[in-house]
Amino acid sequence: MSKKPVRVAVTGAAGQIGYALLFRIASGEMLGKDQPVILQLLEIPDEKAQNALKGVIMELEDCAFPLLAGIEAHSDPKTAFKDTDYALLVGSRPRGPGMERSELLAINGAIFTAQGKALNEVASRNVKVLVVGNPANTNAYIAMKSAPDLPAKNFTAMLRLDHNRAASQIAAKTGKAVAEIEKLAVWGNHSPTMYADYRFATIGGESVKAMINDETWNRETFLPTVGKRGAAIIAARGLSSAASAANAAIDHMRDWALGTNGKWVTMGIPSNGEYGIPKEVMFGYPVTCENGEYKIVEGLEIDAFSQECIKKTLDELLGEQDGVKHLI
Ligand SMILES: NC(=O)c1ccc[n+]([C@@H]2O[C@H](COP(=O)([O-])OP(=O)(O)OC[C@H]3O[C@@H](n4cnc5c(N)ncnc54)[C@H](O)[C@@H]3O)[C@@H](O)[C@H]2O)c1
Ligand SMILES: O=C(O)C[C@H](O)C(=O)O
Repeated sequence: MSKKPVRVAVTGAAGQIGYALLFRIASGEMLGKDQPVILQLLEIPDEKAQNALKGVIMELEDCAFPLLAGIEAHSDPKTAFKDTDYALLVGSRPRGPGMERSELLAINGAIFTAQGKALNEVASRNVKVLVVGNPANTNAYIAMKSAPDLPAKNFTAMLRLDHNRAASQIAAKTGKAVAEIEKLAVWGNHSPTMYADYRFATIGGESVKAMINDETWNRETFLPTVGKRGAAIIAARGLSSAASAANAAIDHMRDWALGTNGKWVTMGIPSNGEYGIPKEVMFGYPVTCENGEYKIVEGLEIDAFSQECIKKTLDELLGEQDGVKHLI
């Protein structure tokens, strides 16, 4: 018997990430090849954006995806999020060359107050929310704080792009396949302060740290390359990453919904005090997922260098949180 369709809301649906994301959701890459979906697409109430959204919808229709059970266009989050089971909050301004993601808070922060409130009012009580719009961690924090009737654990931020970037750099350095890498972690903020940590990582059961055996490469090449990859892409393309961001969003939601079979992935999630991070800070942690729930990998040893890196990214997040008090 075929499954009942689930509702997937996507904001910023006519933007560049939206264009790389929607067709993959509709084809079953996110929630499984047996899971029908209804897309509830939100764009700003602006003629140009709504027209662009109409064009995207025409293309979705023309794909004749067997799993696409319905498509809706919206200009109000209160209708777009009605009964939604999944919400991918992408819609917001991307940064341009020379900007830091945190500079977007003043421009984008308020979007997430309104959307958090709308989710609180009309979404499924089990909605799984992923914030992609930058600065993703603090926007997710704003949305979570604006939705007091929904469980805080339903709100997450996208660190998966950093995780995938780190895996790709390690694969290139070791000459091994990306699929063989296990137990990689990215701690903290989706910003250059994030701490990509391969101390526990293995390839074919062997330690990646021992395989690389080059602490200078870790500190002077690996960490800055992963941390500044978004800026490097903006410098090269003149636009921020889109296909890789959409891919990371698919990975994040798929793993959360369908499980990771014990494999570690990175998600930005509200802290419950794990690893000394204050409660509610939206922090990148290594997690495993099972039965639609994520679970932090606990008990990892944090050495002095890691502690220093975690403190730096935490301090940045606390500063961002402090700066958005007025939005909550
Ligand atoms: N977390 C990550 O890893 C990551 C990676 C890449 C990009 N991003 C961020 O994702 C966001 C979107 O990037 P993009 O390249 O798709 O941008 P884009 O400008 O191409 O598209 C954004 C779309 O969002 C729409 N929008 C703006 N405000 C909205 C609102 N309140 N409600 C609904 N829609 C709204 C715009 O009309 C536009 O169509 C940016 O903030 C970018 O920095 C995050
Ligand atoms: O860097 C950006 O501004 C876009 C995105 O967050 C990225 O990491 O590519």
